[in-house]
Amino acid sequence: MASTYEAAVTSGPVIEARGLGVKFAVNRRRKRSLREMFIHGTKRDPNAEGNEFWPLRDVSFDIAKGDCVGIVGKNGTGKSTLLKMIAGVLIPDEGKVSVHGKVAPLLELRAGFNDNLTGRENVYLVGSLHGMTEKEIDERFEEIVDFAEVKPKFIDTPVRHYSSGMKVRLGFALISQLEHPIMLVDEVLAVGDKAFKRKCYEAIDRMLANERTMVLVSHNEKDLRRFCNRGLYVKGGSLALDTDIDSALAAYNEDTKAEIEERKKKDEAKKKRAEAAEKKVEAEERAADPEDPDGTGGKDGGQAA
Ligand SMILES: Nc1ncnc2c1ncn2[C@@H]1O[C@H](COP(=O)(O)OP(=O)(O)OP(=O)(O)O)[C@@H](O)[C@H]1O
Repeated sequence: MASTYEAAVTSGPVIEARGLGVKFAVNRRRKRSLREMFIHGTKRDPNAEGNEFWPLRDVSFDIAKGDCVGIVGKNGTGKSTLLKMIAGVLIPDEGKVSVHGKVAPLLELRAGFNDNLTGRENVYLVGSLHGMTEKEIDERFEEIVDFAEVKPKFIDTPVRHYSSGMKVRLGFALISQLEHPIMLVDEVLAVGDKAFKRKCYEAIDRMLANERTMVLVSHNEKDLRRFCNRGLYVKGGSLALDTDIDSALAAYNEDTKAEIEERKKKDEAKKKRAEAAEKKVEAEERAADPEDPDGTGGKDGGQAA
């Protein structure tokens, strides 16, 4: 297994995306991967109505071993969708993504946990889905629970009784035990208190020091600058920039500033139009008022007579 990975990275990038695109279809089920069905079940997508659209299209990039790549962009531009395609959770409708090496995905806050199973059962289930043997999980179980700071009395309670923070902590603790060479992390660092965040940072530092590759989706600039050497800026459904993290964030911030200015101008113009329309209506009402045809409110009527 390791040799396959080494062979792949010495001969090229760890992740290769070529002309990647995904569409969310109207009134028909999109092709779903097994993983996707596991996470979301077989129910129809509730959003699959209205027009078909491509949240992402024509996205190409290479990621080398040891890179830590931040994906930045506005809400809804397809960052998580891109990560899901790399993880194999979503099948692209166009193009291809090749991933050379095992992937440790931390994509959803609950890490694919089943609410009806206990914390312990979920650790074994999700751990084994990620390729850990029972023995490996046995050996690391205590460390996982310690890291997650889940009290012993809760570990045998169904996770539906856990707070969202507890679920995220347990999910992160489990995934950080995986020795997979590629880590995909989606906004997970946004959750958890300060002390837990510090532990996560240290865990990620350790993983990155080990020449592992990470792709991180985050709106937190500090996190992005701390870990990432590269940035992919996703804008309007395509890859606008593939550069160093500072330049990617600078471009994103510049666009955000311009957009805010544009919105302000539009709001001001709208306000002015509304005021002008209001004045016009008032003037028309006054003009139509037989008691006050000159619009003076009758103040100078007596003088004129
Ligand atoms: N399963 C789905 N069915 C239909 N539309 C979807 C589905 N998943 C995502 N979308 C839509 O695709 C677009 C991209 O979503 P995505 O979650 O990838 O954006 P994002 O950049 O990660 O957003 P955020 O920063 O808010 O997390 C959005 O318009 C979203 O509503």
